[in-house]
Amino acid sequence: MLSKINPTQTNSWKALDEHFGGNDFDLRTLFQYNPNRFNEFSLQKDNYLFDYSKNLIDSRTKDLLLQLAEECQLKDAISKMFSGDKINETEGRAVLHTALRDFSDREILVDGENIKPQIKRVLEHMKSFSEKIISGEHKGFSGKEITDVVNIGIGGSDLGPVMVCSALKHFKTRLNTHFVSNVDGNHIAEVVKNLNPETTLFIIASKTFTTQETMTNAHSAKDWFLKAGKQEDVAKHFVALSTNIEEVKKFGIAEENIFEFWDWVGGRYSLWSAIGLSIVLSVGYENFEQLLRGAYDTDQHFQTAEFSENIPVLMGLLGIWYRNFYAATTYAILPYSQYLDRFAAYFQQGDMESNGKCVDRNGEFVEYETGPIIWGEPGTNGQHAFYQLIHQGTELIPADFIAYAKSPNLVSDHQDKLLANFFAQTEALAFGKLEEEVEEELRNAGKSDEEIDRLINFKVFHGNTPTNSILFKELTPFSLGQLIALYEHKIFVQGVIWNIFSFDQFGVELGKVLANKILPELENNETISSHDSSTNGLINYYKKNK
Ligand SMILES: O=P(O)(O)OC[C@H]1O[C@H](O)[C@H](O)[C@@H](O)[C@@H]1O
Repeated sequence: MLSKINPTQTNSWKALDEHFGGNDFDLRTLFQYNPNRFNEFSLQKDNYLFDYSKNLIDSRTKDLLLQLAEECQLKDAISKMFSGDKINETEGRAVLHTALRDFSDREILVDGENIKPQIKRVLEHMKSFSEKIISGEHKGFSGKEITDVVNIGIGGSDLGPVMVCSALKHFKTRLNTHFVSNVDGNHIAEVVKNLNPETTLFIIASKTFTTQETMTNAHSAKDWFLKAGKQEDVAKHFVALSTNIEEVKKFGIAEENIFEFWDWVGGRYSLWSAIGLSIVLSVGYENFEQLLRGAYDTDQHFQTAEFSENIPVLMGLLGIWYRNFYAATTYAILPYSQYLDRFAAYFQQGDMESNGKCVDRNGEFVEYETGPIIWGEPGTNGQHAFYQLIHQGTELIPADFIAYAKSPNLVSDHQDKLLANFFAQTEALAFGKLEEEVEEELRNAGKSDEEIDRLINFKVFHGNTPTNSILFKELTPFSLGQLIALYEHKIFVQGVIWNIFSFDQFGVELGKVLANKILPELENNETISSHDSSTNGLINYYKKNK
């Protein structure tokens, strides 16, 4: 069991409160008076740099935040997660996505059983299966090689593979990978439009194998397939990734085509499990293993590094500083890499589904803020969309900037331009543009005193917007694994400190129930009056016009 400490009752929280009230953290001043600031607040690993010097902190802030981690017993929580304690208490489950990428010889026990052999067995199954598909040894029902793979899943059974397949496009095998998630029939219709059932493999990815969207899409995929193939051909074209073997069999998927995982893998942490099969097919097993090894590298760092040099711990603590002391409601993830185009969307689920909770581990409503809204888009596109508000709006929006020094595609001077934007933005966000700088600029542009007076306020940038910069040498499966695990553990750190349960998602489950209740009402011709007037009105309008 995890500790159940109210963070706001700790000494460090109270000290942080005072420290926050008694100081005016100004990045210009902080950099001016500490020429060593970058060295003091950055960490270099073998293949990446984590620079957190552009945060609204000084060394005392850092010390107090580290003390908060100690007081909330973060060390103990980390060791409990890695050793398989049932820290997902509301569901009575261990939280062991880290076991899926544990390359050590140690045993990991769940209910007294070592789970390492089953993990290895499934990985070997994924390896041999993917090799047969990629090499063309596995043939479809008409004797042709598989050319296209369609992953049908939603939430954690979709977002991780989507994100990784996009991020590792430059490692692609000959297979084309597609994803269908939305129950909107147009999604599957548009995906299968250009596919040939003879050469298409469907992966039905669902932890529970009961999710309405996925099951609906899976049945439609089967109907589409059966227009060309026969029932006995399904085995060559459909595989399932699930913890619910019984339901998979009922759907008609052969036992040898089931890739199993277990209830101790949370949906939003499942890309490392059988849910990663579409990744394996998309980039090959060796690259998938490198992804796992990268995550394992971060796992070791997270478990062994002193908190003062522990990157996910620092990321988590800085987030708490902004959320609870600065009252920042959102947090942006801004990758300066087109390959990471789905990275923010992925961690939108990872973070918001984990830490979007208002009840603490004692079952009481919290009286402090918990998880922020996570959002973002790749730079530089974001610069031309929403950065205006970050620079000059009324919200404080802390952000992570992520980039890679090397680019696999060297297209003239694009890479330098991309990175120039990254550096310029973090600099501008931190230091802004002061009144006197604007005035000088306007004067140099030949503006009169009157014009300067009129324009000056509009052109001032307040600055002091905090950012972390994560600069990797290169985007490889290994470094991507490292990066994903950094964020996973950041979320964990915050959940522990906020004294909430990060591994259940009852809020999402409610939606599943409600939609199923309304569905039968849409299928008849009666006027509906069982809801509030607005819901009745919407349903009846829909029924008249569908
Ligand atoms: O994998 P499934 O059982 O189909 O679940 C898919 C998704 O369903 C819900 O939205 C859960 O909140 C997610 O965590 C989960 O990833």
